[in-house]
Amino acid sequence: MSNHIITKYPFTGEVLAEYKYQSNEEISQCLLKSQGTFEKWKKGSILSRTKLLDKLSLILIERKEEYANLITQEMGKPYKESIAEIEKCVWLIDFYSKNAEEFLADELIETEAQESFISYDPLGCILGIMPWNYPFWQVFRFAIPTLTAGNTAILKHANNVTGCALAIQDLFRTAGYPASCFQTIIATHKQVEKIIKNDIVKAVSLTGSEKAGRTVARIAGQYLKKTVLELGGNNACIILKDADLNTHIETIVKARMQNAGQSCIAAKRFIVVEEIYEEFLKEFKEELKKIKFGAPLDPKTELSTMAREDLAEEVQRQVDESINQGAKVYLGNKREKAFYEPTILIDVKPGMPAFDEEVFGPVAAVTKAKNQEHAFELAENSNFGLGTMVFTENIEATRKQIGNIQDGAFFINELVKSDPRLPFGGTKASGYGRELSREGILEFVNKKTVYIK
Ligand SMILES: O=CCCC(=O)O
Repeated sequence: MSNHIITKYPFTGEVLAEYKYQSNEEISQCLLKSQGTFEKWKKGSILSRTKLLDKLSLILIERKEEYANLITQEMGKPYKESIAEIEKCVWLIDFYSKNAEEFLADELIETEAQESFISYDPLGCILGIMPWNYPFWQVFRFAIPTLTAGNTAILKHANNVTGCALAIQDLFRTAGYPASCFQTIIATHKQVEKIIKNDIVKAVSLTGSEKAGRTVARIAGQYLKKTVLELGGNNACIILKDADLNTHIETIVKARMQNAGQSCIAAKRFIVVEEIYEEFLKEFKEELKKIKFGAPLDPKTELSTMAREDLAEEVQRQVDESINQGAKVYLGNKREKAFYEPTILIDVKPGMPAFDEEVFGPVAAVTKAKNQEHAFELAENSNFGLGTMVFTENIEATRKQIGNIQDGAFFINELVKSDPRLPFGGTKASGYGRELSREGILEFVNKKTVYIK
């Protein structure tokens, strides 16, 4: 293995920077510093921590264009989407700034004791292992509640967004966080394994693949450390016969094509009941064709390259195998290096990769359902459990299906999306634990029972 990371602009292949992996000694020092800082940081008031959030928010707003540029250069997301990602981070920070004190306040519970309550104490140093697809957002979603609860954090980011990882570390320092409160490490898989085992690290939050989730959970489990896992998804988007396509088709397309389809919560399986099938395909195709394709740094671009060529190759494999098993191309399916044309595959059935696996690119897999009942059965036929979305005018009838779907989210007439105010996470192979909202900030705390007789 090379001892360097080389980052590249996916649109042109131009080399952006080279980074050296840190030595074991440097990483040990990071861990020791994290622990040292934790001892002081945990004693500060929540108010002192939310004041830092306000500074952080101001700096993010000030440097929005600079960070959006960096995101786009490192992983090829259209600039417009990178700007939206930074704005979402600001929303998250402001949300916890306003609510953290209330979320972390002692919770009185009446018993026969003179006083009994839950105290939410921080755990210590928490490791965050984060992916490249939302290089700022995923890190902030982990770090903001974690730090505000009084923990310290160490970030192991995806190699292709190392520049973002270092920029985020710098951002926390500029906002006035103690130097080792949030640290980025540049580490190999082997070093990460050692970090998880180290006593200083108390828990791990991972957003990434199912495979990475199983590995991290196994290692952390051996050492009895808590994990929060936000893994892949294969969200169904159910179109019922009474769906108002005129109103919702733009949202439905966005649900699949956002971030060039590289989103865990994107709609991946379109399950469409017979009566509306032809109309849906026609409208879906027309809407898809309106997407402005171009260079990622062009502010008008809506869809561009995928983040790496090997990722596009994997999508190609999934599509090719599905076609061999009977799926048909309704639109697109041209690939050149990391560029994958927006694609609609029809006649997709369970057993095909386009139905069973997470397709992490701009490919919509469409399956025809006989009726509403069949549509929900197909939706539930997945190893993953992040979220389901349903488009229908009959909300009352659809409510009855909420309990039949085991996913972490159920959205009606809206794409599945994360929101700082609402819990976010999955079931089954999509992982466990919740991020965001009050649930998220209470993942990495000791819920201590206090009883005073
Ligand atoms: O890849 C996952 C998307 C995460 C999000 O939108 O919060």
